[in-house]
Amino acid sequence: MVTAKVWVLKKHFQGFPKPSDFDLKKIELPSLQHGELLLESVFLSVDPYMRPYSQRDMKEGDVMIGTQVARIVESKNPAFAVGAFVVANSGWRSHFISDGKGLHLLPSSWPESLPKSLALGTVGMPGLTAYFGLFEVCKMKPGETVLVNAAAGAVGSVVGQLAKIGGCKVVGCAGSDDKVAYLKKIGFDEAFNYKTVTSLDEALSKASPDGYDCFFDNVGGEFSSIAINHMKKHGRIAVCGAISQYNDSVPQKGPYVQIPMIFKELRMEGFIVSSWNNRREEGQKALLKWVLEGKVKFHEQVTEGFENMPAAFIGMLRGENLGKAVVKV
Ligand SMILES: NC(=O)C1=CN([C@@H]2O[C@H](COP(=O)(O)OP(=O)(O)OC[C@H]3O[C@@H](n4cnc5c(N)ncnc54)[C@H](OP(=O)(O)O)[C@@H]3O)[C@@H](O)[C@H]2O)C=CC1
Ligand SMILES: CCCCC/C=C\CC(=O)/C=C/C=C/C=C\[C@@H](O)CCCC(=O)O
Repeated sequence: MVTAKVWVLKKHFQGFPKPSDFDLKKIELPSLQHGELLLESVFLSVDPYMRPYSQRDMKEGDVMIGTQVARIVESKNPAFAVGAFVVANSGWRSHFISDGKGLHLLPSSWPESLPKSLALGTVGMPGLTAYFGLFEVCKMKPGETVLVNAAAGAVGSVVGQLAKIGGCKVVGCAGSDDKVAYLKKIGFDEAFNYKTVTSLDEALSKASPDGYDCFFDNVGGEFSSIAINHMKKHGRIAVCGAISQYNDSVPQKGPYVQIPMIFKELRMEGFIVSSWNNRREEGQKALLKWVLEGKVKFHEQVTEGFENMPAAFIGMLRGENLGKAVVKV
């Protein structure tokens, strides 16, 4: 019998999640039935979506939602060999049993030299978000100017680099000087610390006096209400996330955006990366190629230890991560 450790949502979050909102439990796993496999989590992802989705999809006592890279340790399923690695969507668990449904084997072309945790970040859901958000929602064109916020994060850092590959000028913002330095290191044309600029308006004008053709919005709130006024005519806004709102007990009331939307004839489109699940392989193949060619750099914020999952999650929401936040078991 294998004893699994799991993190459950003890209490729904009020504002920023607190360690006391979580409970660490142990579950005895049964022996495998025909067609089942036993897996151990090797890396687990902590993502912003978990904060709003927990409110929408979970009840107190549920195992926290999330994805992991897991190794197959026992198999009674001929499609999955012991020792293989998969991306699973099984929540905050150290070990779990699966019938194979919803498991994604890591591409066979995955080189040993590349951390498998990238399957949770640059070459996984966040990277795919950048890929499809830019190519299918922003529909960026060479020579255009792209703005991205939370730019030093899992999604934003890929957005900026893909936009450079696409021949665009790229402006990014992040919440620390170290993150701004990282953005310039990975090729952003302009980058600023939104927490320390005296005026966001001036910072956006200075970074691109002619304005922006594409705005890849990860943050929402006040930033977006200001940034929309810097869009060029016929600009496109990809509404990817609104992390400035997730931890607010009372949602902020932002100023109306309809006026610039009309005068500038803007297109603003929300999207969820799962809408392109049928093109996951295409995106992963392209991202893996760019990473191996060195055209897309990556940085991971690795927290050691399953017991530190809540801390890693809260830290990411508070901006303590540079690049993709993952937990190494
Ligand atoms: N639509 C979709 O399918 C998907 C949407 N998303 C969304 O993309 C966004 C980025 O996700 P991801 O890259 O995984 O996360 P990140 O790795 O970027 O981590 C979150 C970052 O958000 C920034 N942040 C936190 N609070 C605020 C705030 N109040 N104002 C401004 N910035 C803040 C912090 O960076 P900083 O130092 O810059 O403040 C923090 O590091 C999120 O909104 C997420 O919900 C992600 C995946 C899929
Ligand atoms: C309930 C209000 C939601 C407001 C918007 C919140 C978040 C946007 C966001 O971050 C969306 C994330 C989408 C993630 C998609 C897939 C994951 O659920 C699991 C990924 C599993 C995988 O395929 O690797």
